[in-house]
Amino acid sequence: MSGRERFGARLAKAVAARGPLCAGIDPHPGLIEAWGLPLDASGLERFALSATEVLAAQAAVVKPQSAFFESFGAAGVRVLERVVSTARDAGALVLLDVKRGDIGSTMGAYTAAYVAEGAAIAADAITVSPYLGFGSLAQCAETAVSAGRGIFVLARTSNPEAGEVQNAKLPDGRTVAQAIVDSVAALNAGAEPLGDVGVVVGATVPPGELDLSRLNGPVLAPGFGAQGATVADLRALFGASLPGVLPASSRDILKHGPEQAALRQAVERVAEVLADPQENGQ
Ligand SMILES: O=C(O)c1cc(=O)[nH]c(=O)n1[C@@H]1O[C@H](COP(=O)(O)O)[C@@H](O)[C@H]1O
Repeated sequence: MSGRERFGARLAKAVAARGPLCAGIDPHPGLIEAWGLPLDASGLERFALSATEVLAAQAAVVKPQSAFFESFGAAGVRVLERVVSTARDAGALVLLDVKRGDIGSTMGAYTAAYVAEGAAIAADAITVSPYLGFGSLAQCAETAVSAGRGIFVLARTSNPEAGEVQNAKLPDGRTVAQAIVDSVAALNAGAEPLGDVGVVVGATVPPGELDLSRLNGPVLAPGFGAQGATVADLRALFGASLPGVLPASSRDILKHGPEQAALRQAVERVAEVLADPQENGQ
């Protein structure tokens, strides 16, 4: 175990201090242009660092989506590295959205890249895909946890196509998504205040599909905002107090740039809506 506090404990503290919002940093080409910036690595850099300065000062967690940086090649990856370090310096936890999943030996290289001790692009957590078999992630989870970091395992994603695989039934009657949740729950058993391994469950998912009661870990809930899910949907899906749930929103916040003051207000508005137990819409 590294000297670093466990990821679940760091996350619980960050959420207590700043609220549960996970602010996505997704430099879509359309948004870069809407901010009046050139569609090249310099425009990407100005967009991403300006957004990071605002979002990482306010939100508990920021989630840069790697693909939007990778699409600019090596220069884009250098910007991503700066986003990660800038966000951590500003006090936010960085959940790097890379959705990696591969055979165990190759997962080792992704682990070294992002969540092992001394990782090249050191995030606090990454998103991973269990669809090569949950066991292919075992070493990644163990290494991340012992480095004080975490992983978020895709269970039931927000996209409309997700159900065909994730709601397929296993011979024991559970859905594939439920089996993923249960495997994560086993890793988190006994951890306090929260385990280090999260799941991803889209905010757009119909209520009642999943039993998260034994998860004892965080839930990343994208789909809030631009994909149509509201706070009422979050409450219907996860319960009124949303324990451990990180509602994630990217475009719906970023569209308020490029002025940093307007971005800041957009984050504040979302945070207020999430904090208000009476709020049923968005
Ligand atoms: O893992 C994710 O972050 C993720 C999982 C999922 O089920 N659905 C989903 O939209 N995401 C990501 O969450 C972000 C959603 O962006 P907005 O729809 O703009 O808020 C994107 O970066 C997606 O790649």
